[in-house]
Amino acid sequence: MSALVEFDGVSKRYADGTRALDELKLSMPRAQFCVVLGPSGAGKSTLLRMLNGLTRPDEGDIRFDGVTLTTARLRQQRSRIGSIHQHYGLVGRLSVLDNVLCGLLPRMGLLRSMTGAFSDEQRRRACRALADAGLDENQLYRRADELSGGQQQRVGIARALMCDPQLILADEPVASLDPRISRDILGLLRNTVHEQGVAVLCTLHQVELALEFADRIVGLRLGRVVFDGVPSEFDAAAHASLYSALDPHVRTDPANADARAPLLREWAHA
Ligand SMILES: Nc1ncnc2c1ncn2[C@@H]1O[C@H](COP(=O)(O)OP(=O)(O)OP(=O)(O)O)[C@@H](O)[C@H]1O
Repeated sequence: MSALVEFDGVSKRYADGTRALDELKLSMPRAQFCVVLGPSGAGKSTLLRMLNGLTRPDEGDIRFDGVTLTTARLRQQRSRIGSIHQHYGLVGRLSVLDNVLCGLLPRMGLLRSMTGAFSDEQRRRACRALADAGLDENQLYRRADELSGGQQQRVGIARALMCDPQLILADEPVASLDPRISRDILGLLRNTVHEQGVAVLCTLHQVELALEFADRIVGLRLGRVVFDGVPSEFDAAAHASLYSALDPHVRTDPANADARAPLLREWAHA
């Protein structure tokens, strides 16, 4: 079976000359929780933005499910690629249920999406997606902007799953959440990968969370892959290849009681 996502020699230079991706090669299978680490400016967001069409490559080929992504195809693929965001991206004045139903819009015709005519079955599905994301029915009709950050991210995940995506892009999904809620959200994403077979491509700044939750870590620096392996292979040398001349944005959690924490603390304070 072909890879789900392939970047083949992809480069991106922004108008001001910044080279964000440099002949990047990366292949991602189905049903994998892949975390992209790297210092600020490494190209992580640019990589994800290429897959939802917000940025186009200057050179190279991006294939999704074996087919090259062109601008025209991106529109067709949109319903197969869900996204969740650091600031959740919900419509604050809409109810939780309506926000989740919005996840169906890429698959609906323009007229139906404009009239907002959702069937009973679609509403039932949205309720199931919310329950799977850990929200109970008392939350259904609350305004989205009344929820806590962690609850809002659960709504974001339920919304992303409404189209049965093959891939979810998660750009710093826990950057606005405290460590305990971050772990809940990453655990939910990991279960989604392993129970529903959805691939998740996720950027993080917290190395310790990548080590705890990822199936695979891809390390980016200056738009190139400098590490690609399972968390147990992410050793001090791999860390240094990403973060030497330590970047102030690298965050580790000194409170983490994980066995790797002493080493991480050493790196963080080097
Ligand atoms: N629209 C843009 N115009 C010019 N340069 C840009 C633009 N977007 C990103 N860049 C630059 O491209 C490089 C990669 O940016 P990108 O946002 O992909 O990095 P990142 O790894 O996601 O960083 P961070 O962790 O800080 O979000 C950076 O040098 C950034 O300043």
